[in-house]
Amino acid sequence: MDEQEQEKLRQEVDEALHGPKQPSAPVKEPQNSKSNVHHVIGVVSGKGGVGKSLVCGLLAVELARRGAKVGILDADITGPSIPKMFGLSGEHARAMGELLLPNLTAGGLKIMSANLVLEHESDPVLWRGPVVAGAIKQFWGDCAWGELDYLLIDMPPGTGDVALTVFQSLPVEGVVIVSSPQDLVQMVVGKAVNMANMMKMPVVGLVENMAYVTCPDCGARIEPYGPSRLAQTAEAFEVEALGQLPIDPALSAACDAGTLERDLPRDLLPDAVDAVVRVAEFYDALGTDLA
Ligand SMILES: Nc1ncnc2c1ncn2[C@@H]1O[C@H](COP(=O)(O)OP(=O)(O)OP(=O)(O)O)[C@@H](O)[C@H]1O
Repeated sequence: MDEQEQEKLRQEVDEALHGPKQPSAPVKEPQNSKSNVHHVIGVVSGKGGVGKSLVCGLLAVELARRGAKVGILDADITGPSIPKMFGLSGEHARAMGELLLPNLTAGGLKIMSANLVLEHESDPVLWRGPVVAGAIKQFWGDCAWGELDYLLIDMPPGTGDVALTVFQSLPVEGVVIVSSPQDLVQMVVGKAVNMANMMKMPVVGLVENMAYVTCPDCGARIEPYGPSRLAQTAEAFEVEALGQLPIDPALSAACDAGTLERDLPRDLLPDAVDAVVRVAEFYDALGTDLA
């Protein structure tokens, strides 16, 4: 057992005996001389597969359509899906001196992801937690992001140690939580909200993905998972409801084809985009711009 594993075990035993501790004050990695990132927003989910990456991509595209300079740090190291969604499959990040350069999408979004630094994008990432966390820190600290209004972080799914490290080491200003309407998800939303609260991280709000299907013949709204739980869940956890996305085969087709940026219908999740902008304006007004 190495030192880190011993420390983790010690903490687990300590917590089992004395209850969970408030995490220590975050040690934020500073920006490098080639980065001028003004706002960092995380997109999280309590569990995998609810469409977190899609919502992250959607927010990035919509913010860019409003004229912002946007990047995505794909912190979902073991299941990175952002490069494919933006047509960057098979591309590799280049270096500028000691720094990595993010790849540019057709529309000018800046992307950094494990898939852009692996030799083959289908290579499995068999890294232990601390190595994954180290890679994410490097994507922040050792990447030349240039001037960005928003850097969105596609967080690792779940509420494990990697997610905690991201919160502790990156200057995340708020998180958008993505859920889907199944019963179990309400519980996992609770985990995500609690994690954010423990880290003293503002929750921008809650997005419900895959909430309904529109019948292609008659336009009827069908709710395959039952009635929406968005309002109820948002109220239960005292967070803002930021809207719903339907299950739309055109969205998954655009993700698979790498054409999300071009084919994303306009004005999806306008409340979520507004809320992200409001959070940024709030920090601007406080004069705590990260850059
Ligand atoms: N509203 C939707 N309509 C159609 N397809 C969707 C929708 N949301 C997500 N998908 C599809 O579901 C799959 C999983 O989505 P996504 O990768 O965004 O989930 P995730 O929560 O980020 O997953 P993971 O936690 O494994 O990274 C993708 O193929 C995506 O295109």
